[in-house]
Amino acid sequence: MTDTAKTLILASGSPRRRQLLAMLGIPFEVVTSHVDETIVPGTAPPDAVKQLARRKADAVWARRQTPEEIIIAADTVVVVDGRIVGKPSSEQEALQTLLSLAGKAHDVYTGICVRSNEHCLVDFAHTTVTLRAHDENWIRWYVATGEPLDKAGSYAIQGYGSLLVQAITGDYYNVVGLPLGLLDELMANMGCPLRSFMSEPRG
Ligand SMILES: Cc1cn([C@H]2C[C@H](O)[C@@H](COP(=O)(O)OP(=O)(O)OP(=O)(O)O)O2)c(=O)[nH]c1=O
Repeated sequence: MTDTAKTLILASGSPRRRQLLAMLGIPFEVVTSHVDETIVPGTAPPDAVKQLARRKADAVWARRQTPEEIIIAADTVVVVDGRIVGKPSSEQEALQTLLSLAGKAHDVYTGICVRSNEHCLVDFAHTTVTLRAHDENWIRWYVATGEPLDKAGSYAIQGYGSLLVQAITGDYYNVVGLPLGLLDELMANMGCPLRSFMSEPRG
């Protein structure tokens, strides 16, 4: 039951978001936003991720080809000790971030914005992740794999970073960068749940 009238656009350069949406077998196009991800200091994390998701969606919406497009954008941050941590700018910063996360709980927030001609819905998901107390040698090895470098909080729960995880409360897909259940809820509120884009049920 494909909704042929609408085209889904994922406003993201993140390979993880692409993989998660592709996992559902939904047809979509990718248009990257390239927005400035600076946030006013002191912004609360839920507001920060919602603002950034909206900024990404707006940038791609401004370049839309037809009024039938639905734009999906997201932004993920890690919050530790009250500090918002995005993607590291260097191996040194990744090392420092991972040392600050080791052996304790932190919060992961993803904001989602869904825009169509008629609607603009924004919401966020929150997950708490507790990391194991790996020592500095392990963390240095992990940074040297290169995996942390384009990830918020300098780890990938879906990769080697899985070895860091002790506990998780909340949506796993939120940590990977796209909370699919929340996305479906927003799409349903717009009258086009994700299943309306699926061509046929899979076994
Ligand atoms: C915490 C965590 C983050 N991430 C990733 C998801 C996002 O790609 C990235 C957070 O950075 P974002 O700025 O949210 O996204 P992005 O710059 O990669 O892509 P775009 O702005 O074009 O949408 O961190 C993981 O892949 N695994 C994890 O465990």
